[in-house]
Amino acid sequence: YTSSGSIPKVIKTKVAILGGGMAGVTAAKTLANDLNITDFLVIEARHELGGRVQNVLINNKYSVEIGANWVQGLGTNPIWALAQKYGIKNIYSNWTDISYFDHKGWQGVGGPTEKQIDRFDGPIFDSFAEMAKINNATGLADTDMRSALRRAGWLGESPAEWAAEYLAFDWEQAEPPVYSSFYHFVQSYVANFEEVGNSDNNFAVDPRGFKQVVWGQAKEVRGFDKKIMYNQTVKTIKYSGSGVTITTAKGVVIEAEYALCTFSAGVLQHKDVQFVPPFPDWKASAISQLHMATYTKIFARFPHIFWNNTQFAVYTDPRERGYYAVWQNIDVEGFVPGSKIFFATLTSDQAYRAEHQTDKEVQADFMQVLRSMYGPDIPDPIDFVVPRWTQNPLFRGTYSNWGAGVTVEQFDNVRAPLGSKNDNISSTKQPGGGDRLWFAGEHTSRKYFGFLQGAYYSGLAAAHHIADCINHNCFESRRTVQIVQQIEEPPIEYPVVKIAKQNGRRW
Ligand SMILES: Cc1cc2nc3c(=O)[nH]c(=O)nc-3n(C[C@H](O)[C@H](O)[C@H](O)COP(=O)(O)OP(=O)(O)OC[C@H]3O[C@@H](n4cnc5c(N)ncnc54)[C@H](O)[C@@H]3O)c2cc1C
Repeated sequence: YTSSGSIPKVIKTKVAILGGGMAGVTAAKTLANDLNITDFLVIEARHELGGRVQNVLINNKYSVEIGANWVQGLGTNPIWALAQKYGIKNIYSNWTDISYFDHKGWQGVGGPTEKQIDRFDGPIFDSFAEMAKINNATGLADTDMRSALRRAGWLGESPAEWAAEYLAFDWEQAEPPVYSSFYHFVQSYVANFEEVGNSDNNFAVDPRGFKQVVWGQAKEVRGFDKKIMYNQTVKTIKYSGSGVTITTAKGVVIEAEYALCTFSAGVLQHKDVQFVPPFPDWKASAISQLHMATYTKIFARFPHIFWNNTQFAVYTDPRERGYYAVWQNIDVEGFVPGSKIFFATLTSDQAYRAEHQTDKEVQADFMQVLRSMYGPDIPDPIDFVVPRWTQNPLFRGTYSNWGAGVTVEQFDNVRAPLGSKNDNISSTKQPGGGDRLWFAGEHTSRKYFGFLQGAYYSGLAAAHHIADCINHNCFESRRTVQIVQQIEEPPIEYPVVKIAKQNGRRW
């Protein structure tokens, strides 16, 4: 399917997997290698697999990851197993190896920002789990994270506090506390870092790219290169109780008995793809409640190193929260030594602003901050890379985050399948019974949203559900879901979100 001119106009397949990222490729591998379903086709808009696991070569030599970079939480994290299986070069990322700066330069050892970090990472963070348990036991509703911080005694009013909470919170969630759910943050933290048995974060520095976690899985499927269509952008997805018809921008029509849509929450929200019929209200409203956050890494390669030999630098801006606050040094032994690459991360509003500036304007801001940190004499960069994830119609942001008050039922509505005659009946429809269009992707994972493991587990589970339907067991899906959930998502112990149900359906 990769050579031009040889694609038939109408293609029939049993399962169309829409998207060749972690979720889509995991589903393909599970169907083929575990469930004996080999009649499927993966449809991908880009020229390669990986989706949001993407690298670029700087100076044709140094691979940097513009998308996912860390295996977050090692232990039982399936991504850690894949990274080891495919020999992905990675190294322990020491999140405490930091130099602190502000607009007057180095803050010295034990300066104001470092003191606030110690407070945030210590007593404040430690109080979250207990607070969540109290909320749960007393039936208190979810709040936003800003309220939770206040309750823990953190007011976040000084520049040093802004920098500390940005590093500890926004730099992971890609959104500020006020946008984020307290419950889902705690739940996600427990799931990703505590339950897996090892909370370390390892940083991928493989010259072949971290995308090998996706490519490696595809290579395990016999004949995968015959089951993938690259450079085909899906434009419409028409679904009913008897199948799904997909049309691409190049006019290729794929008639599938079942389809799995793995496009990001941002793609679904922007309506880049037309669904026919449009989503029922219970699903449209759940999708609109997702946040598609943005985490933008801006890379610069310099003629020589002028920064400290720590893995990280934190900059405290006196005026603006989150303004070029976190910097990373990859010219460190075990990372990419000799690269002379230093990079900054912007999130949320700061990232949106940079996306709308020209590269030259971004570079001017970037250098102005660096000069206040390291002095006026530092050189300009030789190479400069500014990814624009929010503007990219294949992603529309970087990963999902959940706002306060979203219920577990709404999570489930995001991933609930469509196609049966009961689609428009909220809260009463049983799963299965004709469902043809299924959903997967990091944003459909209740516990691991935002992470590669969320995409992985969602692909695994969707493959099992679709196989059940193919094997005429669709009505058994609820039972199967419980089984799959044991593979997919270990049960949530706390905190369970105790809020009135809204359009509760399924699972
Ligand atoms: C900057 C950044 C940093 C991150 N950091 C980490 C990290 O350190 N650790 C971690 O675990 N996770 C991280 N993540 C999250 C992780 O990358 C995602 O959770 C995961 O890759 C999502 O996989 P997916 O299969 O759900 O979606 P995607 O990877 O988005 O896959 C969907 C696929 O669909 C394709 N597509 C979209 N629209 C169309 C269309 N119309 N037609 C055809 N194809 C289409 C896309 O090209 C893509 O290949 C990061 C993400 C980003 C962007």
